[in-house]
Amino acid sequence: MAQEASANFSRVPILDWSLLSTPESRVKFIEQLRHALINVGFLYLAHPPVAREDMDALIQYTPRLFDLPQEEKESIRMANSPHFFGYSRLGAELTKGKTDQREQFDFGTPYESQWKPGDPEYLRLWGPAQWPKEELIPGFKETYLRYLAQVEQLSYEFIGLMAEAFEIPEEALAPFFAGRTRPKPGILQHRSKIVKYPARKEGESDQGVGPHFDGGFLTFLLQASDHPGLQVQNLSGEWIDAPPIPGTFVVNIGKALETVTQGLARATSHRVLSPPPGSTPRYSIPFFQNISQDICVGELVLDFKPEILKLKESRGPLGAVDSVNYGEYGQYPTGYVNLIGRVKSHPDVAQRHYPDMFKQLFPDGLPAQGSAY
Ligand SMILES: O=C(O)CCC(=O)C(=O)O
Ligand SMILES: [Fe+2]
Repeated sequence: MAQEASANFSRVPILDWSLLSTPESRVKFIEQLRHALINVGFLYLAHPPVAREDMDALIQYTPRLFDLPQEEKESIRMANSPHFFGYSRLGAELTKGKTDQREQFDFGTPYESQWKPGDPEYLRLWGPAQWPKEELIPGFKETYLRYLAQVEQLSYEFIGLMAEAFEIPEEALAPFFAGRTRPKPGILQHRSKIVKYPARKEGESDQGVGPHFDGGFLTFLLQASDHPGLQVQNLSGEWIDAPPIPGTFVVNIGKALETVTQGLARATSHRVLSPPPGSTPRYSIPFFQNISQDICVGELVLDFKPEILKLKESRGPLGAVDSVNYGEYGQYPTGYVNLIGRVKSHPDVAQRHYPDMFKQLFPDGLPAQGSAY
């Protein structure tokens, strides 16, 4: 049917935040948002409410971070951290059991750990990040934290706009954010990382990161170099390019948000292909919006008007998708689901800090590849 064909996509739509400045253009933004959330699960956000100078400064810092001396990078390696923050060398991470060709630093928004022995283990996932020494990369931490504070606020505003697009009150989302629609900084912890995808070597794997869904609610990705490589799987299962557009974020939906919206907001499978041989590296900086750790999203699924839910039908039959992760959101607290994701991606870190869970998920011990150290 014509309608089914038109819901599929061959490019990721671009939404302009400045449309929110007048009531008429706001209506247009909300309509475009509704379409993107339901049918695509990905969008570019142009003119976002984040200072362009902070975005650009962070992009400038990115290669310098990877050029730090190897001992400095290793001194903040992820294996030090029960919160899975810190440095992972190239080839340290697994997606769908296969090695990703990327080097990265995982950071988070500021958070003081509340965990004490006897509490559920997953509460230990949130805690302080590891930062490189200030004198080696002056101003980096301050710039990144200023950037993260703005993206965190944007992430809550964006959830408010989603509520508008789906015609539910924004307050319906408060239980996911510790009871507030716009929680204060420090109440929740969101993750962000800085990633380098080196050029593929002739004849080697081009898996920058394998096909996956993101967890949590929303991801805001800053593409920090001009390399293509990010691809998104459309409704019929084809891979569509999402190349960098300067000054924009790529926004996509995590599995937890898909679950609580009854699938109205789509979590879309995506991957990154490494740059071709001889190229300079690709860099990216994703921000992952989290929700309260003890929430079991399967018990808090939102209600929608039947005419809104019906909009899912415009997607038509869905093609096969290559991603399978984060299917556990319906059953367990989100913190536990996130811990499963971390353990599978970084088994060596898990072996050290979460030995019981490690044994459950890797009964035969550490896989040959894929150790952060
Ligand atoms: O680097 C990118 O462009 C995307 C990375 C990604 O999808 C992820 O880390 O979840
Ligand atoms: Fe992702």
